[in-house]
Amino acid sequence: MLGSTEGTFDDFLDSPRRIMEAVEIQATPTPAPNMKPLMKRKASQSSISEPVNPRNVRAKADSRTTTALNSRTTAAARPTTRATSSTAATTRRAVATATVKPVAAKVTERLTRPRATNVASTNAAVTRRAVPARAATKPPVGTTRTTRSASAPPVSDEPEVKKEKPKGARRPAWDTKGRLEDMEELTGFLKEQIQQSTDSMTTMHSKLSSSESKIQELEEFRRGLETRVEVKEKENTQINLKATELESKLELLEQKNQDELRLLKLKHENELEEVARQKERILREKEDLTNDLTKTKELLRQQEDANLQLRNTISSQSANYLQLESDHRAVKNNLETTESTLKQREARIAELEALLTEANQTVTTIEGKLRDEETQRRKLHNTIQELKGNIRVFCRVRPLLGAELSDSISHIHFPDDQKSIELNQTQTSADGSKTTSKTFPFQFDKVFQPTVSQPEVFGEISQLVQSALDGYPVCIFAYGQTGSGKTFTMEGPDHPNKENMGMIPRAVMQIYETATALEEKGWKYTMEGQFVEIYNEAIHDLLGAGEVGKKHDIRHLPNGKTILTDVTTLMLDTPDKVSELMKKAGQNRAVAATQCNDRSSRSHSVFTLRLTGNNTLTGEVSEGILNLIDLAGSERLSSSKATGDRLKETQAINKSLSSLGDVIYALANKESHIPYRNSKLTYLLQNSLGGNSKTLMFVNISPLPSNFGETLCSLRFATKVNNCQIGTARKVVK
Ligand SMILES: Nc1ncnc2c1ncn2[C@@H]1O[C@H](COP(=O)(O)OP(=O)(O)OP(=O)(O)O)[C@@H](O)[C@H]1O
Repeated sequence: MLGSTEGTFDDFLDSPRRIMEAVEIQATPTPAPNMKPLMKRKASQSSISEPVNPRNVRAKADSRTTTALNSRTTAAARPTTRATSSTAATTRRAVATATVKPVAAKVTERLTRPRATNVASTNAAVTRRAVPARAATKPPVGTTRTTRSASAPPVSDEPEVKKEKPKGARRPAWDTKGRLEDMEELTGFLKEQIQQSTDSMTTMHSKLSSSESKIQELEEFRRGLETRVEVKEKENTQINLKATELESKLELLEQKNQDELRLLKLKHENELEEVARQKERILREKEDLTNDLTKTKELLRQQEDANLQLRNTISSQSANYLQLESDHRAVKNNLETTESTLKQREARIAELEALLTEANQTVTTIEGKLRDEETQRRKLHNTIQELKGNIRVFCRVRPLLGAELSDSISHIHFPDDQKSIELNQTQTSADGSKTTSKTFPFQFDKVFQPTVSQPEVFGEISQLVQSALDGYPVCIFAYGQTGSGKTFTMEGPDHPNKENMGMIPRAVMQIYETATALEEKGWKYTMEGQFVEIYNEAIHDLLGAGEVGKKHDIRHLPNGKTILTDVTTLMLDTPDKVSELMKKAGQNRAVAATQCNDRSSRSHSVFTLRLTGNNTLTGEVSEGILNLIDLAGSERLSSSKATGDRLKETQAINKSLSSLGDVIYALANKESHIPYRNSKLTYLLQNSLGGNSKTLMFVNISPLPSNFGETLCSLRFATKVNNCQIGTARKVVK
């Protein structure tokens, strides 16, 4: 179908070419043979030869049509057909123009040219055309024409010979005949030309009408083609729709395929992984099996080695067996010998057992004796303490410290007996002429010089501590002015070490050690500690939670025990507890110190250690009590010059210290009334002072010459106490 269409179309394309060739031939005027060069020149100057070239038009139309057909699109096909029709129209116009214009132009040119020029050029043209014509009819043999001027009269005497007009020359005005001939020639030529043009026009008109009918045909053909193109377009649209449909189907299929492919891939990968896992498992199993095999081989080798050893052992055992048999015989002989020896030894053991029984009886007797001796020791110890005096006074002089080192302690003299101390006072008379020296001698149970260390001091009081463990009430006081070394003696410095720790920790340590040693003798001790402070006649718990204003009452029980209400009691079951206790007391004191400056100097601190011992062997029970008291500074009111709160404090201190002195004095004088209730301190210590107690007082002395007066007072107070003889201590044994 398409092939036949193309064939027809080629023919169609060819037909305008043939028409155009025909038109081109017609468009070219058929000039007379002598007019050809003129016509050619004119035609080359004419505009029709350049703008309309039917061949070019056809070529363009060919290429467009070919392109249109090749692309097979309707849009392209339409311009092609339009181009074809416009080409035909252009061709028609070109033919008409080409046919009429050259001839008309020539005629117009000849008619409108100025006369002279016209005549000249016409003459020239006629000459050009006439010469060959005449040459054909009348060849110019021997004819010449003399050129004369137009005004010159004709030469009448010469025969009238038709002279040839020279080329380019003008006929003179008088040559009317010649000029007429020229005109006639021109007229004839023009007529001929007109005839030819008319013929040509007629031919061209007929050609034109045939071309128009051809164009009509072509138009129809184009319309037919357009219809077919439309049909084809519709078909194309349907095909495109179908193609789109197919494409979407294809896409769906591709999508489906891809999904399936992905699934298959996934499945394949899973299978691959499974295979890899199986492979790995198999490899592991193989490895295990290889290991098992190696182990089995190793076991087999070991077994073989063991077998070999066994074989060797069996052979050596056989040899041994023989050896054993001979040994057995020898052992049998030995056994007989040993049996007889054993019998002898059994007899000896019986003897020894009798001796052991005897020895055990002796040990029991000795142990009994030991216990008796321990009891005896306690009694003797107590007797010694009693002989030493139930109230003793030790004097201790602290060393010069820091800035004080520039001072001298020449006013204090220490006799060699370690029991005496002398204060020397040098006085100059008012006029300065006389200097008197006065000595104040004092005697105490012991005098410690400034160089004496803490362990040495404790060595002197350890017997009293032992008495507390033995069941006696013991009180150890530190008395003296502020800064004389009372706290240092009783507790030690702020950060104590093993060398400089005070009497309280040392006493507790000794009690621990002795209690542990006494465990062998059946004694089991429990130790309870309390630490209180008496400030302005009020009792404060130094082991408590630091509650300010909490009231504590003193109660004396009928069994001779003294208790303090709501006061913290610590079980001192390990030595570490003592340092814990001292630390806690220090913290509570620091809190109190913020409320009252220099409070520690202005209060009495009382550490009480209650010792309860049980002897599981003898059934003895002992209850001892050790009070270690750091008394407040003993400055006299007159020297302290205190006022306000400080005056109140000093009065309270003085009252309690003088009450202590009064109590000791009353006890010494065996007065019927002992004024214990005069102060909180004496009331608290009621059961620790007096008949059944042992009391030790440290009188601490400052070495400074400036403290001479206070030192003298302290030593006088201590002497008063030292002179007291308080009853006989009674041991509390139940
Ligand atoms: N034997 C000593 N060896 C070394 N230093 C001592 C000795 N005695 C006391 N001191 C030091 O002297 C200073 C005063 O002593 P301490 O505080 O014990 O006096 P105090 O009488 O307790 O005073 P207060 O009444 O104010 O408490 C302290 O720095 C203390 O360490």
